[in-house]
Amino acid sequence: MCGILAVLLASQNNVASEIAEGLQLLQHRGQDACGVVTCGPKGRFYQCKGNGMVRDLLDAKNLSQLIGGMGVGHARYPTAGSSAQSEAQPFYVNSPYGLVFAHNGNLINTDHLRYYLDHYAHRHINTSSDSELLLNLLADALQKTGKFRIDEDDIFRAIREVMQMTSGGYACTAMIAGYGIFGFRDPNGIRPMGWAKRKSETVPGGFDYMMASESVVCDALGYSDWTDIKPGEAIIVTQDGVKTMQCTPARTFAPDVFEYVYFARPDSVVDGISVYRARMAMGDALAATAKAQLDKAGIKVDVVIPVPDTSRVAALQLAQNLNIPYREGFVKNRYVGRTFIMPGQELRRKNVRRKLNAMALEFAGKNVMIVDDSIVRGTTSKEIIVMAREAGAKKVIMASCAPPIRYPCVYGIDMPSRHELVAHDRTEDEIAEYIGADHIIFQSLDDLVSSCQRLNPSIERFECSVFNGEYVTGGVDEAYLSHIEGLRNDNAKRKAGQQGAGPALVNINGANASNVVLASQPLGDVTGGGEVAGGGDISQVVGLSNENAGEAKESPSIVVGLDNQR
Ligand SMILES: O=P(O)(O)OC[C@H]1O[C@H](OP(=O)(O)OP(=O)(O)O)[C@H](O)[C@@H]1O
Ligand SMILES: NC(=O)CC[C@H](N)C(=O)O
Ligand SMILES: [Mg+2]
Repeated sequence: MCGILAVLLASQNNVASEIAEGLQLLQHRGQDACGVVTCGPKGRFYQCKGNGMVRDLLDAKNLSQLIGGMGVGHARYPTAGSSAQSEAQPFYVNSPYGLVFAHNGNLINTDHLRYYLDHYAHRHINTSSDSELLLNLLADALQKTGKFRIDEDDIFRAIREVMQMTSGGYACTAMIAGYGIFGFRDPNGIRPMGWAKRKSETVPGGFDYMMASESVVCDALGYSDWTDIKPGEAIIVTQDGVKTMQCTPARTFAPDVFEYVYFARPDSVVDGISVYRARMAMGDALAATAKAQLDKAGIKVDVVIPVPDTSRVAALQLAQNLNIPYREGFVKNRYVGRTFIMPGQELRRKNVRRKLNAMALEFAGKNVMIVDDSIVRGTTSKEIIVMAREAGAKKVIMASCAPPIRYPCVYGIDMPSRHELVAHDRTEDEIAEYIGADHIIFQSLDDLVSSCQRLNPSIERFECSVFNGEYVTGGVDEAYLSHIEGLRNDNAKRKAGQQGAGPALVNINGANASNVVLASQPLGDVTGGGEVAGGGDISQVVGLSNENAGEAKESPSIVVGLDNQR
């Protein structure tokens, strides 16, 4: 569930630090890698990306080298391929026109796309990232125009072709050298994205434009008029203004309900629904279920305790509804990020302990109801229930604002393996036993959906496949689920990560201008932005990165290259 962002400034002043600030606001969507690519006045791209958090990688020194008034940013949480530095985004291809691309989501027909790109488009794919496929499909579709210079219609047509070929969840931002930025959203609108504008401070009558995964970026950076991009819609922003186009007929609009449960920031409004209000409604609904179940079981709860951070909003609401004291019994270390999106079970487990500390005073001798937004692998609940008992809790009742998660996510949340899901093949009692709770209470799916839907009744369906196994795009069958399970279980990911981390691959991946090339040295003057460069960029970058293999492993990449479109 990555964070994506693109900004174009009327002033054409350097935009990199604003993009980095925006990425900080989207950090909760991806902690593994991040990157920014800007486009300078001569149409050259300047790039800094690699593994790490935004504040560490995109520091003032690196940002100062990224020149230009438009750019694209990405914060990555891998859901395909590996965590290797080479798969950090934005991705870049030189041909045609110089394209930069950032993707949130996950494609489900990657085998087919890979075959097409190899056999028909003859495009070299150098990583196992689905986003690289998407970028190359787009490049192929643009290439087919055969034009020296393209216009909006060509771009919209190319996006339509991409939408017709791909299946899955995707929201994307992109940039063409010397031309502008653009974005699009999958025909079911599974992944979120919107755009906004701001009066330029320096250009009279001019506007700055941004597009991003969540509206929090718009608010915090002083933009207004946030507009959600519709399913199947695309937007192009140039210095001449904004154009939007419904590229393909919208299918069933089905935003992912998990954005409201966990992923999005509470201060964002996603597809017209305040995430904060949705979580409040989840707390209200869960309170009614909890009351019925507690009365039936004859359990009296003394205190409601949230699992920080995400469940706080709902837990407070639940406590108020039940008229039970709400206490922050777990204190969160603010310097530890989200644990669910960390790679590897051992790391996630250790980090729950590092992140949360139980205050004995709030637990000792009490029947506590611990509220979380969701229970996925059970990593968090298992650990915190041990902590609650160590702190002296008498009875521990676990309550989840989401229903049991029994099916893998294939659209951009990294839970591809059924066997890693605590609720898979377990009854509610068995889940309680596994995590060590005396009693467990789950929200019903109907209540979860209506908590969101009543805030925007025009949305008729939400993508709820992790709860009910109904995949909105179709094309997800047992064979597919077994296939991705084999590819992306924790063990497989560990192996892929190890392979992807080696210097040989990193150097080769430099060919996609992906990473670890020299800082601040031009790759060479490649003129003729509209010409097809074929494989020329590859040897160029491999040469450079071979020479610098030592630094390559450590440093983020800063690439300067390619001529302008105009
Ligand atoms: O059952 P699990 O596999 O442990 O996953 C669920 C937990 O992970 C998330 O917390 P996380 O620490 O990622 O983020 P938060 O601080 O925003 O709550 C989520 O809020 C649950 O607490
Ligand atoms: N979480 C995401 O949106 C991931 C995007 C893409 N599938 C990747 O793995 O890089
Ligand atoms: Mg949590």
